[in-house]
Amino acid sequence: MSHQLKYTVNCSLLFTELPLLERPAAARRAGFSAVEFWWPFVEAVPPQRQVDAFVTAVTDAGVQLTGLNFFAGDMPGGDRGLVSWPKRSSEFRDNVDVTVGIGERLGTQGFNALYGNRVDGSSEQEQDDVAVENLALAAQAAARIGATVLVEPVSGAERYPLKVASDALSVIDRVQAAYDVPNIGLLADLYHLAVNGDDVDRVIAEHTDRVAHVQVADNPGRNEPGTGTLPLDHQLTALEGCGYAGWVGLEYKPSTTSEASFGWIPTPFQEN
Ligand SMILES: O=C(O)C(=O)CO
Repeated sequence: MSHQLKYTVNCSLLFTELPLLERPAAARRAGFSAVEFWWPFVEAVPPQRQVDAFVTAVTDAGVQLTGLNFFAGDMPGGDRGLVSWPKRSSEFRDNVDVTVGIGERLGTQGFNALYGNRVDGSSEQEQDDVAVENLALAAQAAARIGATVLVEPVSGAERYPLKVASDALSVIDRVQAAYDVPNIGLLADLYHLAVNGDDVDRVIAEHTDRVAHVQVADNPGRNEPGTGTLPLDHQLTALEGCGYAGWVGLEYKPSTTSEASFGWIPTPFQEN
């Protein structure tokens, strides 16, 4: 491995062998000091005791929560965010304060605002306008704790309109043209970008300054690096060379157990 970037374990895809609240400690035992999560609750505004239990699990594990996804709807059912969904906009807005509140307690710096699939019953223009407003609102809330809102192209969801980096960058441009929110950036998931046919080397060469977070998985399979054909080590090295110094989220589905899936990371990697 030829870069020094640090890894954070996505505990929504890794350590799923364990109950959610046990995953941060498992990541710590495996040698990591940081974790990230998709929205870890069923509801946009969960009961306070559930929030407290989550915060306690992360704190007691001795890991940092580097990233948290805003509530994104029914992800197993196919939803990919509420940001651009006019009828569910108020749910997203209610969720913003809860998410940023968790981030405030745990020192979280990145909040992923999944854009949402195209929905029937309102025009694309209306959906994009709602998204701009909601992203600005989320960024203003995140700014209160010095954090950044992330916009992510994803694969595997036909009706999700942000497929490649330039799609997300255009959205960010629109938000920043209308609102004074510097704290909004691209989440470059090297797996999703590659699957969607983006020119990842070019994205890195031209847009690393706008990358606020990076995630990795190999393709095909979305398993750990080394199981597929993506040049992830080369691309992470290039990102670092272009000035990226943030976390790299391990957001893959382990091909074996989670514990056994870290073999591709050179040892020692304690505190990575
Ligand atoms: O939906 C996905 O696949 C994601 O990566 C969400 O962050």
